[in-house]
Amino acid sequence: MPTNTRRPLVAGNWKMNGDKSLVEKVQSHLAQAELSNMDWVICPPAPYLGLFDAGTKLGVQNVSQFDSGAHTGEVSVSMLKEFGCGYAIVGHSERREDNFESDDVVAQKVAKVLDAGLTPILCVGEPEEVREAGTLFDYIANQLDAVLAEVGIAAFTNIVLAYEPIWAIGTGKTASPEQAQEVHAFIRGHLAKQDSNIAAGTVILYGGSVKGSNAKELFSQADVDGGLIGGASLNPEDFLSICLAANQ
Ligand SMILES: O=C(CO)COP(=O)(O)O
Repeated sequence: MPTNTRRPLVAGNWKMNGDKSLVEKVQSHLAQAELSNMDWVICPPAPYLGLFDAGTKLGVQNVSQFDSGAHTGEVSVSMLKEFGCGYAIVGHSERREDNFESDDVVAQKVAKVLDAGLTPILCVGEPEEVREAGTLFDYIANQLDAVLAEVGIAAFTNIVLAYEPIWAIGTGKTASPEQAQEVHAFIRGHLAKQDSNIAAGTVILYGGSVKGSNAKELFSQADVDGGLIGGASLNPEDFLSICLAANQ
């Protein structure tokens, strides 16, 4: 783990997977482990939030940008708070794509989550063609700038970032540790242009085909502060070994 004050975090994004029995399995696995040097959080589908033991750190995979009202199918931050949710993933590429969430909507959601006192896990990341075209850094900067314009740099003391290259999500094609580090360093540098102290303290997770077998190498990079885990978070043994890699 990098030698800095950033506390490692591993977040499990179950996406639209899992069932009630997985809630039990994941909790019992993690309860056995000594994980005093890192935090972990589970982001299950919303209906399962109420099934976790009190004290389990929970997050949601999406939240409405509105407070309440005629928004069929949406869930508000205040509802999530009632279920003990401390984190909300915002701007995951699957929501940007499947639900046409623009950078502006993502920024509004970040603001709403912050206003309610929850921690947004703000996802950024490029499709493969952007990387191939050589415009990767502009693409990531634009995603960050939309949120910076909405909430300002000071809010980044309460935001967790996740770099998730779209070509690495669910594909088994993990970014190499060097590729991850290069983008994480860019993200930190981009924030540092506005406030170097805040940038130095911002937790930046890597997501995209992280497994127990590759977590240690990824997390050993200077600017990689943990992971946002999809498929492997559905396997309690694998998720635990990723948490152990972050705990070192
Ligand atoms: O999208 C992700 C987490 O949000 C990453 O998913 P995978 O770990 O399945 O590649």
